Amino acid sequence: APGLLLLGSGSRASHPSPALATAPDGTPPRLPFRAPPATPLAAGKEMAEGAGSPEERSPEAPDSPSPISSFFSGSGSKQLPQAIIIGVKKGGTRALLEFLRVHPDVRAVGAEPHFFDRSYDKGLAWYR
Ligand SMILES: Nc1ncnc2c1ncn2[C@@H]1O[C@H](COP(=O)(O)OS(=O)(=O)O)[C@@H](OP(=O)(O)O)[C@H]1O
Repeated sequence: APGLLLLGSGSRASHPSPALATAPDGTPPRLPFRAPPATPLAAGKEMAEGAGSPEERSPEAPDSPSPISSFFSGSGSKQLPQAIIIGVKKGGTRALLEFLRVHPDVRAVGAEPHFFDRSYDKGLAWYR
């Protein structure tokens, strides 16, 4: 089933991370992302094809459970999202999420994971 994330908005959103700021010369931001050790069937495949079989997934355990992991823990399915909603505070992203969530083929996290602004350095193992 598709995943859907909401991030970067809502009452918990704070000031943007300095790492996300565009440089004065217009250079795009570079995030200090440290990917987990690569495996032949790492994130790229799962992002393109959805969840792999259990043996295809990285065996790495995140430092702490992510909101997404917690959300999917009941189904045993953890995968990267197929869609992400990005928005500013009071931008109405919550309303958009709730509208999309009505569709039976959409599964969405309950809480905003804030992966890109708060937990990016934890890597995809945490995000998934
Ligand atoms: N379709 C539509 N039309 C008019 N107004 C709308 C619509 N969708 C959301 N809203 C209002 O926009 C505000 C969004 O606040 P949110 O906190 O939910 O946004 S967000 O989750 O941080 O993106 C919030 O306003 P307040 O209720 O005044 O806080 C929503 O009520």
